[in-house]
Amino acid sequence: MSSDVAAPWNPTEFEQQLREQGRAYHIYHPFNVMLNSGQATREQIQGWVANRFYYQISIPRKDAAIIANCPDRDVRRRWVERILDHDGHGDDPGGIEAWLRLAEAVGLERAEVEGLTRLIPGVRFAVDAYVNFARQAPWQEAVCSSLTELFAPAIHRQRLSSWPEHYPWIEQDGLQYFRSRVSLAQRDVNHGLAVTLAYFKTREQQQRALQVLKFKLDILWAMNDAMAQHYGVQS
Ligand SMILES: O=C(O)c1cc(C(=O)O)c2c(n1)C(=O)C(=O)c1cc(C(=O)O)[nH]c1-2
Repeated sequence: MSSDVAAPWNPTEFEQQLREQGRAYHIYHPFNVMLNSGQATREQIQGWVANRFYYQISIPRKDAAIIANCPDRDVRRRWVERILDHDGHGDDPGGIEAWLRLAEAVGLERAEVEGLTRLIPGVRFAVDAYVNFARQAPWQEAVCSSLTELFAPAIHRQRLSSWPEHYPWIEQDGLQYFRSRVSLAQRDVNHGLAVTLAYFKTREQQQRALQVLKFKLDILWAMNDAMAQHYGVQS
């Protein structure tokens, strides 16, 4: 075997490499920094909530695409929980409904959010790229792309701790979505990481996993770029 083929990282090293990608998470995007440091206007917050709604309604379609491509019953029966989290089931109205409550709490009309009247083309294109990736890529790569959720609890906590102080005009019960995601993201990540660590074995495959994760980080970043361009950024 040629000696220039790098040895695979062991699972601990590989996970560490994945976690290091968090340096490119949208938590550091100027638009997010503005939102979470209290510098945003009401219009900017409303614009963000209305645009992010398209991400919220696309996540279950993305997860359905993963399930459609996945022949492994054990994976499917765990992955389906993600769809139920967002769409709701039984008495649980679900995350999309919680996002609509957030929309109302920031002063938006539910119908205009559902009608996507404020959706910016760049946000639409970025989100659609995520759903299309999940449709077309091997299902394990689509699972890997969800691992930005490794970094999501920190951004939800940031909102929970800073928004009430900076934006007292937002009804506090509207923040429930962020509260619910802290533990759900942790559960999702445990499963997504287990699949990723088991599937990407060689160094070349592991490098591919890092590329896939970067692609997803870029989607989140591009959504913020589009919103910053449209609504402006101040610091
Ligand atoms: O508010 C955020 O910054 C944020 C980011 C992400 C993410 O990192 O993809 C998700 C969420 N929220 C989220 O609420 C959520 O349900 C979610 C699902 C997924 C996914 O890729 O399957 N990401 C995220």
